[in-house]
Amino acid sequence: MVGISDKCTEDIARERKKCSFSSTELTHFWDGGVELTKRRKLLENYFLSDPELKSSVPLEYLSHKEKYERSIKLSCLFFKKISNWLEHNDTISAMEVYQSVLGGSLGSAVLKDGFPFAVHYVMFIPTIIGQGTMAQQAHWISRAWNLEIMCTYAQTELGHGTFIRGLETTSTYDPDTEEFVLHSPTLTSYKWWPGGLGHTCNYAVVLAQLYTKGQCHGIHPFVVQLRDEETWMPLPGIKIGEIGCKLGFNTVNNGYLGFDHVRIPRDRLLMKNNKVLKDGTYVKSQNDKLTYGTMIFVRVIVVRGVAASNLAKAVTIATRYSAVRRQSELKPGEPEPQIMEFQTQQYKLFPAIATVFAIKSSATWLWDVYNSVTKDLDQGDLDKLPELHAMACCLKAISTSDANQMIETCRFACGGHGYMTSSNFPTIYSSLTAAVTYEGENTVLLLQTARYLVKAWSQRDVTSATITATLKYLSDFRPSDIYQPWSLTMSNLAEAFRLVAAGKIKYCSEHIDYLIQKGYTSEDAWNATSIQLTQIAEAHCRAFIVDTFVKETEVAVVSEPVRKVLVQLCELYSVYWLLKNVGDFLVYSHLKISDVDAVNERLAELLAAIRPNAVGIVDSFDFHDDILDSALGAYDGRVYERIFEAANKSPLNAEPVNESFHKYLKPFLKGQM
Ligand SMILES: CCCCCCCC/C=C\CCCCCCCC(=O)SCCNC(=O)CCNC(=O)[C@H](O)C(C)(C)COP(=O)(O)OP(=O)(O)OC[C@H]1O[C@@H](n2cnc3c(N)ncnc32)[C@H](O)[C@@H]1OP(=O)(O)O
Ligand SMILES: Cc1cc2nc3c(=O)[nH]c(=O)nc-3n(C[C@H](O)[C@H](O)[C@H](O)COP(=O)(O)OP(=O)(O)OC[C@H]3O[C@@H](n4cnc5c(N)ncnc54)[C@H](O)[C@@H]3O)c2cc1C
Repeated sequence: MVGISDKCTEDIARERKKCSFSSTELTHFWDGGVELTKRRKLLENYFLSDPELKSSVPLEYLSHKEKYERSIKLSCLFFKKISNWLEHNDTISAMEVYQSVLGGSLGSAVLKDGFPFAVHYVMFIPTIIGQGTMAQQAHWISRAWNLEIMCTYAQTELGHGTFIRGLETTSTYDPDTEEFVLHSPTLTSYKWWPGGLGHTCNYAVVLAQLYTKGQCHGIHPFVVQLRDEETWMPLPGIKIGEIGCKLGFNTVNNGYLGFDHVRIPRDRLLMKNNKVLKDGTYVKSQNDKLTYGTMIFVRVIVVRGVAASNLAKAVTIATRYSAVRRQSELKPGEPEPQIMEFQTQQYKLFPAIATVFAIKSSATWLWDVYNSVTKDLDQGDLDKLPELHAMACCLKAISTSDANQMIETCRFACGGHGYMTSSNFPTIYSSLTAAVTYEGENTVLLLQTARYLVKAWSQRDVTSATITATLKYLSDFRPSDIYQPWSLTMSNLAEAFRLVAAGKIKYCSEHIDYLIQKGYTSEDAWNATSIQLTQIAEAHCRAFIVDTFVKETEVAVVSEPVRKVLVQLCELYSVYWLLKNVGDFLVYSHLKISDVDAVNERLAELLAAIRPNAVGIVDSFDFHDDILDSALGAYDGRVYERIFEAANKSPLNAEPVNESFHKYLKPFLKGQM
């Protein structure tokens, strides 16, 4: 074994020397500025140096029950430490601290399979802010924020997750006692999935169909107590439990919940938007979709906090490993090359690096728009809500589905060792792949964006004067634009993405009209076009991502060497996705068959140009080794020693002969069984 480690560390050190730009400068860009990098590191040092937050036995060797018990112990220690930090430091806002620990992946170093407290912060508190009156906010936020109560968000049921108008839990107003009566009429009406619901939370926001004066007014949010605050016993009429093992998130304590005529006071209905008066009169808000506000918030934070962050981890591991792993021959008789020399390996890694930066730039846009629209909503201005909803839906869907596919590719790029739990790919993948489904299943979200696009297409001439920035290309669109000459410039590539989106939206809209003329109902015409409809949402989203990334590379305040790297990644992102959908570009944009060879050549040039900087670029994500938690991806490149050390943590290796030999194997082999 002597010498292996030196060779690997030399390989990775050589990569760092080759780098043509300052990794530290790119880290500052990634974090959003020097100051933010400093703050992130400060928090990392504070949490990751604490021995109480470290575990000696890897999580995967514990039983399901032990995992839960450990998760509660660590969550309590961790969140206590966060409170201590916030008490003694006012330089970093509470929001930034929570973003960093829950979304910025610092938390994964403490509890890699997820926190049972996450939904309390990510959904319960935001729902109270978005849906509660001032008095309700004052009461519930202070209780939740001070951790007097532990809460979750219970919307999904066994029978319905997507179609929330179809939820079955009822909440019927009784004016005699001024109470609501919550009830689960069927097995399929049981709440199913909420994080922390099983045994961790004693309160929840519950979404239920509101009935008053014999009329149903659709789903509304209610704050419901589930467990006694002292004994933690479920309250009368509450049936509660945990839903069992899952592909991942096995420390999150996802639960189920049913109600048997449970009474709650009238003021537990969150009444910022819709109200029920004492006598049972229902007062409706301006827009019934305001009840869906928390979902928009989570979709917005998932783009960067889950998709970009998990993909960045995966590609850091795979790129560093590809710099130290040597295999096969490039030329006969020559030493085995680093596997990153293979062009096919570069094709697995570098588009994923480019995608991380692309997602990040769109996530920043989305977060800013979310904040500005939220301010407008508070003033009663709902004009920009449809655009925010449409962009949050497609960006959540595309960022998580790209990350899902690319994390798997990164794992494949590590060969057999990528399959080891110690590579950390299983946890990264299982955390990310859940996001394809939760907070709106991706196909369903793409169809929401498509609905907005088809409507925008039909109104593009009428509204062209006031059309929003993300849709301007539709009113600018001229079908004859596909006869423009092709060139391999960034502005031309961005134009091609817009042409594809506009051309496909036009086609889909016309197809729906054609089917309706043929006698289809509009719903049937929609369903019969829905494969293409999901594709228009993707095309719109890609065009948006490319535009946003291009603009970011132009305005970023960075040195020329760093800008050059960003420009290469932006071009790689565009060329990669163009070639993946080359048929669409041939049909709907000005790309011609005779231009495709040049685009393929450009892809090869870009891969070669990025190759010397690859390790430097992933270093700029600046993941602490404890966060990456990977034998293959640690900073020093000591891959083989770490794989070996991790294998020796297996409890099976604690004894030379396992007792099952004496009990079963020996009698079996001796014919005595
Ligand atoms: C502070 C720290 C931060 C740290 C960062 C942390 C990082 C993260 C860490 C860890 C996260 C893990 C934690 C999360 C775990 C997961 C939680 C859950 O999963 S909770 C359940 C989610 N459930 C869904 O999302 C259901 C999906 N279904 C729906 O949303 C709806 O049912 C939908 C949209 C599919 C259909 O709803 P319809 O049937 O009522 O609506 P239609 O008829 O299609 O449309 C009516 C109109 O409403 C608009 N609309 C629909 N949704 C809207 C919305 N949300 N806002 C505004 N308008 C909307 C539409 O655009 C349409 O508009 P027109 O009529 O065309 O103008
Ligand atoms: C890890 C995890 C954590 C979660 N946490 C929470 C939580 O804290 N709180 C909570 O309330 N919920 C939570 N959920 C539930 C989650 O939000 C739902 O699972 C999700 O919204 C999808 O709904 P569903 O399971 O009913 O899928 P379904 O809607 O049944 O989807 C099944 C298939 O049907 C298709 N489909 C459904 N409707 C349509 C349509 N209209 N058009 C085309 N195709 C359609 C989908 O594309 C999919 O292929 C969580 C889920 C997971 C996996």
